Amino acid sequence: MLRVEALTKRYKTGDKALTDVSFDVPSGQVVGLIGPSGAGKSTLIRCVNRLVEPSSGKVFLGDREITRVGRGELRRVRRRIGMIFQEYALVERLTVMENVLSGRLGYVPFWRSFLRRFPQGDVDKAFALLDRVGLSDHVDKRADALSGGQRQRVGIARALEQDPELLLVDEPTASLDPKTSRQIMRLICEICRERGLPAIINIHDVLLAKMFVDRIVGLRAGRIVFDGPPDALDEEALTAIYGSEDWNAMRKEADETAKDAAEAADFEARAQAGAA
Ligand SMILES: Nc1ncnc2c1ncn2[C@@H]1O[C@H](COP(=O)(O)OP(=O)(O)OP(=O)(O)O)[C@@H](O)[C@H]1O
Repeated sequence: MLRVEALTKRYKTGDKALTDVSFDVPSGQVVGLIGPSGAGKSTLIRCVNRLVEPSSGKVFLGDREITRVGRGELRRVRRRIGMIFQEYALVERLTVMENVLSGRLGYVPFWRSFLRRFPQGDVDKAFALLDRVGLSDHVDKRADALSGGQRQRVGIARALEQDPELLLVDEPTASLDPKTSRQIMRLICEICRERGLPAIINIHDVLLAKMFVDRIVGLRAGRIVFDGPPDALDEEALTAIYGSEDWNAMRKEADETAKDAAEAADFEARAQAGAA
């Protein structure tokens, strides 16, 4: 369980990126973090793993206060926070298996990782995870031979290989096509529920978030202006988050995407009927 209490961040430039942000994420719950550009989403995620030092407030993972630990302990705490990135952050010339095993680097002694000798238990776990994310046939492939969706599956398996207590996910589908995006979101959310993992997903695509996450937190100008189930994210809530102009532009874009998808499906159906 993650607990964020009255988190405030003011950058040295004077920009106040977060103001008095508080929320809990219980085990197994996936929170979609939404909000316009500059709302503070990345700052919030970075304050949780302390890549950015909060100006005030507290973050707890279980009963450990992340915001209080010293350097050595911080390294240990970070091992238990799995990160999944927009651009996957894989080592391109290494195999799928090696990329997944790199999730153990914080745990194994340097010489073992240097010689690429991981304990059998770590290797067994990596095989099981690769099976879970649907990549058992690609274990020995190099990362640079994979599609975007497959790369993100490796990213998911690598984060899980760390035995995380929390997942922080930054725009996991921003580089993927709509169908693959849905598959990846479904996979992340299913795995979190299976393992009782709390997760925060920073996500631009509101419709995609609504489809899969358990709860939505909406930020605007560094403050939480919405916190509730996806069904409660109505027009009023979206206007509170994005302002009326922004939301109307987004809705127009979503309508056009839906129209494109319907036209493509129609075209495909007609092509198939013609071929039959
Ligand atoms: N390193 C920094 N130094 C100074 N100000 C910063 C820094 N990083 C972010 N900010 C400011 O903090 C505010 C929140 O930025 P943040 O990147 O957290 O927003 P965001 O919601 O993640 O935006 P986006 O969706 O565009 O990534 C913005 O006003 C931004 O200009």
